[in-house]
Amino acid sequence: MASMDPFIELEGLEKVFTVRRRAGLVRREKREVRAVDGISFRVAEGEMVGYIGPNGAGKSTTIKMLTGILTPSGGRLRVAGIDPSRERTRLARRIGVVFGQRTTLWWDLPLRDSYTLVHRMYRIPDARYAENLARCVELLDLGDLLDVPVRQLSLGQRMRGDIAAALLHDPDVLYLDEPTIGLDVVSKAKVRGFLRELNATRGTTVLLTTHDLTDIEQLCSRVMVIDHGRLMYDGELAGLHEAGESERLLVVDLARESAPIEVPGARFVRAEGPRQWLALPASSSAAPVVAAVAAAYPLVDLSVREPDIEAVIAKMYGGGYADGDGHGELRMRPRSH
Ligand SMILES: Nc1ncnc2c1ncn2[C@@H]1O[C@H](COP(=O)(O)OP(=O)(O)OP(=O)(O)O)[C@@H](O)[C@H]1O
Repeated sequence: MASMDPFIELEGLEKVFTVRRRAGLVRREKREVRAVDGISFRVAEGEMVGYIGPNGAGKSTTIKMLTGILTPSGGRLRVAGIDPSRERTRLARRIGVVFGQRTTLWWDLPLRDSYTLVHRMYRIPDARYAENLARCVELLDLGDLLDVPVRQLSLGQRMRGDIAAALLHDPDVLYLDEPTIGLDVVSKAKVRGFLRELNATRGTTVLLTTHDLTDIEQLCSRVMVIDHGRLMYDGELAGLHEAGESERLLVVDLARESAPIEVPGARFVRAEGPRQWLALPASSSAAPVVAAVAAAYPLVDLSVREPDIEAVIAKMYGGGYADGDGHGELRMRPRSH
């Protein structure tokens, strides 16, 4: 691994798209979309950073420039000392990319054959390939899946298969775009556990785009928020919650209907029969509140709902993205590209 510091470096990076649209019967209007509007940041080798923002904020466009798929309209960009759009092939050996909503695997082939193709494409030395494959198979629990055609895999299995495919050539940096989207709780935990292990033992630099704040909380010590193509926040997740004064919602199911729960650190929101809702600051841990409720009330079940990214950002900047109660599953709009 190269000892380059910083590993990813952006300086005033810009991407402007020109969109033509019909403005009458014959006339066409040209319009500029500043998808990335002057972003600067540095990521050191071995960092695991969250890259978040509302739909259309410019996240994918940034990732596409970082991988060399798109050429910047302005600014400066280096990944491992390489200018991605000029030396895309050389860079490809250093990076791995996983898109949650698309697979890079061959749909009709067993997983094993997809890996063989990756082996050849990247000309990975045999011993290294065998070692990496064995490691991924073990840690991502792929043993029983290697001979199954990709189209027969569940989403969670496919995602684990995709992550392995992106790592067989030992990349120094991994870009993950929504790696836990649509996964059940168990699969999410497996993917997160694997990424933590990868970062800890291999020092892989990870840039993670996600709509799930729990991904960030469990994986990243640093989070960057992008909105309208600009960097709005760069720091710890707790700081983001503080700035957005965001709250977690605790959904408490009691054995029977009771008076509003009163515990330190939480605020009663509402009750519906034996179910009650409490709010607590997202910047602090939920554990003491959970313990206090469990100690003093006949608890049957309890779940924590994280604030959505949209709600946090909307509060932070007084925008108007969020609808609903600002918690729980996000209402994702389909991608426009
Ligand atoms: N090829 C393109 N041509 C024109 N406009 C584009 C193109 N790609 C992206 N855009 C526009 O640039 C802006 C940023 O898009 P981008 O896909 O980077 O956002 P995003 O943060 O990844 O959003 P999402 O979470 O929905 O994927 C949007 O307004 C989008 O419509």
